[in-house]
Amino acid sequence: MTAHIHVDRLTKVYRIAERDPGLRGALRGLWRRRYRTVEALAGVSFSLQRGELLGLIGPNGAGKSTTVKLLAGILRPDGGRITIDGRDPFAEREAHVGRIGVVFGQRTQLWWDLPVEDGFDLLRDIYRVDAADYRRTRDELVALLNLEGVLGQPVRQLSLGQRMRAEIAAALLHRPDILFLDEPTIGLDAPSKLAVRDFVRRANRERGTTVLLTTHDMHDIEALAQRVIIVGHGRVLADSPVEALRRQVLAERRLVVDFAGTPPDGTELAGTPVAAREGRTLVLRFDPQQTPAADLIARIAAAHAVEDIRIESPSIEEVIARFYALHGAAEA
Ligand SMILES: Nc1ncnc2c1ncn2[C@@H]1O[C@H](COP(=O)(O)OP(=O)(O)OP(=O)(O)O)[C@@H](O)[C@H]1O
Repeated sequence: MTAHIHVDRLTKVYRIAERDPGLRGALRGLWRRRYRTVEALAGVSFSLQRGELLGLIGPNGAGKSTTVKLLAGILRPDGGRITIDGRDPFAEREAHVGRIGVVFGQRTQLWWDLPVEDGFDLLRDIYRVDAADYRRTRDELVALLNLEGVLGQPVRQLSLGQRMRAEIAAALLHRPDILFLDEPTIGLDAPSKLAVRDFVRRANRERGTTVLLTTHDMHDIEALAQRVIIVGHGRVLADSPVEALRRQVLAERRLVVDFAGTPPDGTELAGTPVAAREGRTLVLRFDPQQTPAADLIARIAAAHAVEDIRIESPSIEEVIARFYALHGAAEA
């Protein structure tokens, strides 16, 4: 099967005009411009199959938004190639935008002063959606995203959570089968984040929408992504299922033991290092490949009076932070 989205050695360089400080610098800049270049993407390649949900993550400045803008046909690549359903997003922009929906968490695509419903109507005209189809899709999105109460309100009056739900609806009014979400949960409160995640999950599972999501919120990744691509300094550093990444980067598990009485002394217990101790609780760090958890638990329970015992995995945040540190991928 050929890939739905194919990105091959994509490069993008921004040119930034520079000037010396002060009035003198501004004047000098009028006739002699100096430029500095930033290599935002230095050869990014990946493919996506239809119906996949991919998380694109990486530190600030890694090149995530640039990738989304290139995929959406907003920017022209400097090198490499993007093919989405056989099309070049930039060269065939008009046909391309009819197939995709894009949400930028940091920016609105709706009209700031217009009521939400008028903005939706304008998008219907722009995308030339059939009137009956439009009504059906709009009503469905309004219900799913709980937008009834805000349809008559100008976008500028909406809370961030309301606006983000309206943005997602706006991006889907023309029923695209590909959705690009650039930080869709940024700044949202917990219930709004859950609502956005739930909606995205359903769009992907029930409608088969292909989703590419950038985020700094690892709970988004944990809740949604089957696969992650990690970018750093404009390059792909990893492309892997989330669980495989966890196993490769931070395979350890933690056994948290609450003792009935005073916990035993020492830096080890049952041959396993003690990572932390607090009150009657000890945390042991172990590699499940080498030490089966059941053995460890049995040995401790046989030798000590234990009140509770549980196994924890490192959080996805810890896994990703470790990955960035191992790859020197901190902020560009
Ligand atoms: N319009 C622009 N003009 C000049 N440089 C830019 C422009 N947009 C992005 N850059 C630079 O390109 C690099 C990649 O930026 P990009 O916004 O793609 O990163 P990101 O991974 O989305 O970051 P963040 O997580 O902070 O949103 C950065 O060094 C950034 O400063």
